Amino acid sequence: MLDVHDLCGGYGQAPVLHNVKMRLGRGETVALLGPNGAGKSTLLAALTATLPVRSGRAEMSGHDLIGMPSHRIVAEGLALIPEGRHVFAPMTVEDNLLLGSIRLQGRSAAAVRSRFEYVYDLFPRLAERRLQRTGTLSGGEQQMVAIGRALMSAPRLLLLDEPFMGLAPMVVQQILQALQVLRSTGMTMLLVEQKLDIALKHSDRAYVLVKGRIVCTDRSIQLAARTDLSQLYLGSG
Ligand SMILES: Nc1ncnc2c1ncn2[C@@H]1O[C@H](COP(=O)(O)OP(=O)(O)OP(=O)(O)O)[C@@H](O)[C@H]1O
Repeated sequence: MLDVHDLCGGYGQAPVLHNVKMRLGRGETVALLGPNGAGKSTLLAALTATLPVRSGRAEMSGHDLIGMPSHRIVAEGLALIPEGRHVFAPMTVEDNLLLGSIRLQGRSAAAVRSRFEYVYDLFPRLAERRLQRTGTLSGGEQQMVAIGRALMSAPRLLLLDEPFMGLAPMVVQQILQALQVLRSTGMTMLLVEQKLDIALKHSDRAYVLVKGRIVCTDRSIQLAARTDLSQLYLGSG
């Protein structure tokens, strides 16, 4: 589904990503782990046209995403759920979701309606609150809006940037259940996370990024059993 080759990029003169290589197979949930400042969000920015890439490629179903404008990246079937959610607080839940349906523009109203139904089935809480201003929702509900908005574009690949950040354990479980449903229906997901336990428990494979370099990759079950993982994670392995 996604094949990242030797990606290098950064901000101004400062390099952040160094020859990043990563593969996601269709239907896989892959975790991208790494400490604060490792470059995880920067990698997502490189894949979604918000960071100029110095070199390398990122092919999705054979098309290079690097250099593509963001609307074409969405049309390829990639959707980002950004860190911090970035929902539009004064707008209703329904209007926030509608913004995500841009890829469906030009299709029938029925196609958009069926996406709303899909999102509301996954998150019944959003259906109950569809006319509420998003800024008045709880943090967990806002995260549901952010995920729902991404799903409105009928993506094939979801990039989730720390979707559990700042959420209470019960809400984390609700979000995990929704991700489990997506996983069981064959969605491909890249789950960016700092917390090893949650990410390794809910992914098939994982990459560890430290100081902009992939230092380790394996099946999540194997990584979870490694005793040197924390050391690696801190960049001292
Ligand atoms: N807009 C920016 N301009 C300059 N440097 C930046 C910018 N955004 C991030 N950086 C730097 O790039 C490096 C990687 O940051 P990034 O946010 O990608 O890390 P991260 O792994 O996502 O961290 P976290 O888990 O804390 O979100 C850091 O050194 C950071 O200071």
